[in-house]
Amino acid sequence: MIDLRLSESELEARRDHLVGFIRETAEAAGTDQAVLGLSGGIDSTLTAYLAVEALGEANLRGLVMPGEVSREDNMSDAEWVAQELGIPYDVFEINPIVNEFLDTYSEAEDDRLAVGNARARTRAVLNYLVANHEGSLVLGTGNRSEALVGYFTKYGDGAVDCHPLGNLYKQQVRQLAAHVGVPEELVEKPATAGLWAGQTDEEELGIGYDALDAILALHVDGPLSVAATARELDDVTEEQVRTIRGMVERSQHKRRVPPSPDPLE
Ligand SMILES: Nc1ncnc2c1ncn2[C@@H]1O[C@H](COP(=O)(O)OP(=O)(O)OC[C@H]2O[C@@H]([n+]3cccc(C(=O)O)c3)[C@H](O)[C@@H]2O)[C@@H](O)[C@H]1O
Ligand SMILES: Nc1ncnc2c1ncn2[C@@H]1O[C@H](COP(=O)(O)OP(=O)(O)OP(=O)(O)O)[C@@H](O)[C@H]1O
Ligand SMILES: [Mg+2]
Repeated sequence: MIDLRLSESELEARRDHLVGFIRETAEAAGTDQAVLGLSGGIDSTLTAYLAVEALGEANLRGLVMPGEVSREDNMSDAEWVAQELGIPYDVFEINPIVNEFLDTYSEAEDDRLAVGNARARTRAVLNYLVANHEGSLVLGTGNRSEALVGYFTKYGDGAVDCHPLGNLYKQQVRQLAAHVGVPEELVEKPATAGLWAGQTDEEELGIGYDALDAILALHVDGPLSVAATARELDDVTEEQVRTIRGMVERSQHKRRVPPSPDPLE
């Protein structure tokens, strides 16, 4: 089994690197302010911890955006993160906004995925409303595992100005979070997109993050063939490696600028 764990010195180097990345990205955009959605999950929690180191607590704004299916414990964890870090934050209820969309186009109201994605896109609109008004950047929270398999909503949680965690696999996000002092119960909490009741990443993806990360590291980012990857990983089949590879290929459109036709000859 490939070991993706980072040593203490590697974690410290990553921390410095990502803090520097946030600071330089803001500077290059002519600001020292940023906003991000706080969900109580580990990706937004770690991003907030790093952003406070980069910009200072007064320059970061958290948006806690409960919807109809948000779990109360996650929303109270999100508020705890803002309070613990001492960052200003707002609580914006998205339900009335999403309901307006569904009143306008009621055909979609029983479509779990379409409604869930509308929740993520509503949060993106609110992030940019604040960013435009305050002259701040929208910090993304996506990690490499989600980005590669396309496990995010296009123009929803994917609609951001930078991805500080974009080169960390999910298990490395948890490791770095523990390293910077995020409490263990937040580090260990199961990942959920929170787009519909009971949703968890690992159930929807059909694979655990440790196995997913290993397949991505060996086969997608690394040089091993499908067969060699399955041989290397206990409990991973060739079929699973092909499934993940298919997800990576089918989601390419989410990682690219939308195409336009070439100019006429
Ligand atoms: N080949 C192609 N070239 C260009 N565009 C293409 C395309 N195929 C689809 N599309 C477009 O993309 C749309 C589908 O993409 P999208 O709207 O994103 O929808 P989709 O990928 O179907 O759903 C989003 C997935 O991400 C998960 N998610 C969302 C948010 C947060 C998290 C989390 O981890 O917290 C996870 C969610 O649970 C779900 O599994 C299509 O409706 C179409 O407009
Ligand atoms: N209820 C919410 N309030 C504010 N922001 C949210 C909410 N739900 C999702 N988001 C935003 O969407 C991002 C993507 O969600 P995602 O679930 O991938 O990350 P996470 O919740 O931080 O971590 P995890 O994947 O472990 O649940 C979040 O990091 C956060 O910025
Ligand atoms: Mg989440």
